[in-house]
Amino acid sequence: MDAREALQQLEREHQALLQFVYLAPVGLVQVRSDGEIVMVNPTAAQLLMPLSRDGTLDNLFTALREVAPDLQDLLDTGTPASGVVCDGRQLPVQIGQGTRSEARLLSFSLIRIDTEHCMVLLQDVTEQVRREHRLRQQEAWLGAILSGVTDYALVTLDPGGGVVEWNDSIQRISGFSPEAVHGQTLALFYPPDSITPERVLDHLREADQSGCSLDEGWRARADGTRYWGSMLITPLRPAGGGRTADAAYCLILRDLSDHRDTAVEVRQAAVCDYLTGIHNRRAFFEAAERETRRVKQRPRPLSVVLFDADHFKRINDSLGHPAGDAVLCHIASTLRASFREVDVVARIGGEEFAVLLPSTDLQGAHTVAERFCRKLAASPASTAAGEVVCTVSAGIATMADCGGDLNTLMQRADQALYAAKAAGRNRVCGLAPELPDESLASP
Ligand SMILES: Nc1nc2c(ncn2[C@@H]2O[C@H](COP(=O)(O)OP(=O)(O)OP(=O)(O)O)[C@@H](O)[C@H]2O)c(=O)[nH]1
Repeated sequence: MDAREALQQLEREHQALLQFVYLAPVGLVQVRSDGEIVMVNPTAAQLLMPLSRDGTLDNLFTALREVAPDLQDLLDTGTPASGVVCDGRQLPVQIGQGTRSEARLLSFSLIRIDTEHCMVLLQDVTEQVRREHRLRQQEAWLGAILSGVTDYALVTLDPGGGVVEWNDSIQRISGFSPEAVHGQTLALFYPPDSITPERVLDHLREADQSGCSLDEGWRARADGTRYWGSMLITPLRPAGGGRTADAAYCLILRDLSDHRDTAVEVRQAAVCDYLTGIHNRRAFFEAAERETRRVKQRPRPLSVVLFDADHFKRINDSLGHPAGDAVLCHIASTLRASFREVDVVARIGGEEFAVLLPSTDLQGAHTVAERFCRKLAASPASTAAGEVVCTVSAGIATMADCGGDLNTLMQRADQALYAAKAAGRNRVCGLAPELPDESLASP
């Protein structure tokens, strides 16, 4: 490369450097040691101009006199011949006037290049400082909550509902040691059989879609005892959206046993059958509609069994209404004891019961319904009029045959129940969609 080419190369590099200085998103100012501004890029001009009293930007020390009166002294005394004079000093400035005046925070760095020249870096760090402040405040609040709350347990869940982190209250509320909780899913806090793996994911999806998922009901402690609790799940979204790799949800578990106030009791009364204490018709259909929606969102088996007491009128007529009531209570408690906790067991009419079986296909429903019929027939009800043997007929239907329609599901179960009665009672019937008559009947 000859001298001319070298010069051209140098010129190009100089132009590139100038271009960088002008386009840089930070304010850059070249000043002489007396503060005279030699060069100022657009970002710096934008930040400094509102500080200028007379609308000119000739001298940096004059422009910053009110917010940093010591700058000149700082440069004059005790600074090295070259190097950093001050780094990231925060200058509170007031931009604008009157009601439109706004407090901003500038970060100011001064670097001495040689005895004559200095470079200044300026940045508006108002938002960044506010964010850091908010973050510190949130950390302080969270710290206070985590160490202060006694009747809440806070748990962090991974995207699959697995427990990642927890606060100390977990042991106090659930009785589970941290070691026992680690690696488990939130199903650990429910009584056995009262939540399916699909339902765990439903809660997480609901939290994603609606911002939170709240589930109130019976929870289980490590020693098997139960407590009435609430579980609130909210997604943890890092600033800027997206998801963190491991911590995806925050779960707040609360023991409401001491708060079983009227509101809770009223809520429970609204969903319970007054005679038998199991779910009532309204609760059954609310749960069935909820489950139908879930099935539509994420296909999975769902079945229903309708039970109807056999020749119940005879019991009433021969032994009296109170004995009939006792038999209904016996059927209800036997139902409750025979099905999983996640199954919704309800009395939906006088002597008619329904059980909703999430994640259960027709064959599974048939097996459990039949088992129940046998169990009931073998366990007489104790009534004031003596022991009474009672049986039920059952009709089963599954959602896979009903195109996701709850009415169709209930109608098919009803038809199957009718078939079971017609076939002699004390039996289970299911109607396969392609067959007009009873198919899964069992004597
Ligand atoms: N004790 C009592 N009886 C009830 C209650 N609700 C409905 N019943 C009675 O249940 C009986 C139902 O009779 P039916 O519908 O004829 O049916 P069934 O005698 O069970 O005969 P099948 O269903 O054909 O086997 C009626 O006598 C109702 O009065 C209740 O809460 N308590």
